[in-house]
Amino acid sequence: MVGEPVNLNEFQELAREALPKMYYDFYAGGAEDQYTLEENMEAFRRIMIQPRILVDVSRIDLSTNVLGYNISAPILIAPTALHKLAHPEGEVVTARAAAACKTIMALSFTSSCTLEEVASSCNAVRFFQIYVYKRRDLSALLVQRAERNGYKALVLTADSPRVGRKEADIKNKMILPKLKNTERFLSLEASSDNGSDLEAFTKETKDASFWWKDNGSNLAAFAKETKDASFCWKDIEWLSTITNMPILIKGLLTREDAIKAVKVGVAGIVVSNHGGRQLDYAPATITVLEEAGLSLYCLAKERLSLLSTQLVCWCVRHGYWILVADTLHLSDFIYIQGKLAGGSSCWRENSCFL
Ligand SMILES: Cc1cc2nc3c(=O)[nH]c(=O)nc-3n(C[C@H](O)[C@H](O)[C@H](O)COP(=O)(O)O)c2cc1C
Repeated sequence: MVGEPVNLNEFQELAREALPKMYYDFYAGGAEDQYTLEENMEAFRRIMIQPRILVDVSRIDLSTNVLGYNISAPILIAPTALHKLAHPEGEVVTARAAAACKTIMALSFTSSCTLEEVASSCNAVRFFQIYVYKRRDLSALLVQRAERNGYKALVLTADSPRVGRKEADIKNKMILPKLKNTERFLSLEASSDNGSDLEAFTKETKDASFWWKDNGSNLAAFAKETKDASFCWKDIEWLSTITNMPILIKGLLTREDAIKAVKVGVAGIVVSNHGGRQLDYAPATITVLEEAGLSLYCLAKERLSLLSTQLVCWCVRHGYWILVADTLHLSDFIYIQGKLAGGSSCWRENSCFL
């Protein structure tokens, strides 16, 4: 490539040239046929921008607020595993970048650096992402460490009871490097009273690592050995008893799950298909964002039984804000649809009243 990269595609090309194939494939690959991975990108390509002209853009402010933290734009750093496969300093430099851009970094459970190293590297606002171990006590220790080290929210990734079948990782016999957070965790634990349990856990993990090597990617095997695949909605209550951090649920894709998330009282949701790395043939995240997000809006207004999500999505797609009035009947919908189709002076700019 000639000159400095100027867009993400060029960065990706550089990464392909610079990284060992096993690591490049780990970062870039999706699950199974990679249909969802491709669809994630295609769906964005299908979204066209309808520009409005002669608007004063001499001062543009994209800043927003997430869970009370002001950030420069509605762009956060998602939790992504193993940054040291690509950079010797790993997540520590990612966190510095987050601080420089005035945004929030969600540190992956599967980070190359410990959560303490990242915490002490800069003053970025940090969230901590977790998967829950079969050994709940170990998960609780991790959560407490995150809280002690100033992480501001807990992101529970809920779409990965099993790791997606990433065929490139299997072919490459991708070996999971030692997880620093767990390593430290184990040694901390070892100094406490129930050391024997820990020895057993460490042995379990070591035994597992022995057969991983003969069975392709060790990532899936590690996850199968350690993660609690039985973790479900009722367990959110347990999670909220072990932390004061707000909890976000990451990895939901449907209106139904968004509503459940509100009902169990979490502080937020992250609509996500895990970058196509988990369940292949799940829909592109951007295509379900409206459905999942708006159902929350409707729920907040206690109008779920009456509001048609599709209609609401339609309104939003066409630039209308929705205000929910006290009464609503089917005839109102028909009326509203007619108005939306024909345009009418009864609409205030960008508003429709249901
Ligand atoms: C290399 C890589 C590693 C990732 N590791 C994690 C992880 O450890 N934990 C997690 O919750 N998500 C992980 N993700 C998923 C991202 O957080 C994010 O969901 C995804 O890149 C974007 O897809 P979405 O828009 O559907 O969320 C990873 C993604 C990539 C590309």
